[in-house]
Amino acid sequence: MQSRTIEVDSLTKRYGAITAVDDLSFSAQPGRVTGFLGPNGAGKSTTLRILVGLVSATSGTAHIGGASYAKQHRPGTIVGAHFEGAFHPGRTAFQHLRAYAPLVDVDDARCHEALASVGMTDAAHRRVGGFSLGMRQRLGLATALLGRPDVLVLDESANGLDPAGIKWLRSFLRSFADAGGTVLLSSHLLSEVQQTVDDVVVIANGALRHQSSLEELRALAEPGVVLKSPRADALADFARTRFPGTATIEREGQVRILGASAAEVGAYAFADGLEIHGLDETGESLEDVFLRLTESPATTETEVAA
Ligand SMILES: Nc1ncnc2c1ncn2[C@@H]1O[C@H](COP(=O)(O)OP(=O)(O)OP(=O)(O)O)[C@@H](O)[C@H]1O
Repeated sequence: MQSRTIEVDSLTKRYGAITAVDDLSFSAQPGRVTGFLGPNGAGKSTTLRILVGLVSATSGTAHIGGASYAKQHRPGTIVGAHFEGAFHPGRTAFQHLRAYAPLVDVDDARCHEALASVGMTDAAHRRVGGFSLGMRQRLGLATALLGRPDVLVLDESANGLDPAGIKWLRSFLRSFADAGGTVLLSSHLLSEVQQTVDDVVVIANGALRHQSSLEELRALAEPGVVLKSPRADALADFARTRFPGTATIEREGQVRILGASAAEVGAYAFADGLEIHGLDETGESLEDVFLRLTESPATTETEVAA
């Protein structure tokens, strides 16, 4: 397998007045599974479509291994892609792959091999119309794998998978990346792919909000404490005076304080004579961080790790 990096540089795509992708730059490395994350309408599909030559960019570049899709020699053998809804319901899984086989110059045996690699040998001659979402996702992956590509570009391939399906996808993509492959997997839900990805690229409104390893993203989660007291008024006073701007009253007798440890909050409560019935360290979840990044109005230097 050849080592090929995905490099998107100052990419912009406009549809009339709509800017779907806005001066976007990021990269996805071989040997890594990169999650391409953002809310609905963020510009993920458009970017992936530009990468595989289905849509042309207004400006900027989207390269795989140093060249655009159009400039690749036998591109179907370099990059395999899967987008939602690309199936004819009347075709069997095997017929579906066979329809794609000439594009990547492979024979029937390779179609069966691709089905086997996603665990679909038994379903080879069943019609796609009767497939569950999980089976469609597997067939999509088999389609992407058909030409034995070095790079996988997958649009929402984890969407709707049950926990067993997610586990399977994770181990499948892990092996692909461990063999030197590059994987770019889009999702609008970090929780759906957080077990699967090594790196994250977060976009919103077509623009980059964050790029780092998943571990670095995790480190952005603010610590926090949930504090409960039977004396709601005293608790509210305590939160206001001791933690101005970082405490929120979640309900009567319960406040959440961000950026503080249980030891710190407990010590202040003890000093102030506040009766406490609960003190839990529950900071921001990874999903909270993701939401914060996608909701914030603009990218800051500190959020964009190299
Ligand atoms: N062919 C098109 N013509 C006009 N506008 C488009 C076209 N394709 C996408 N858009 C717009 O570009 C923006 C980005 O869409 P895109 O599908 O790339 O986002 P996305 O992040 O993939 O969202 P989703 O998760 O909902 O698929 C949206 O505002 C969308 O309506």
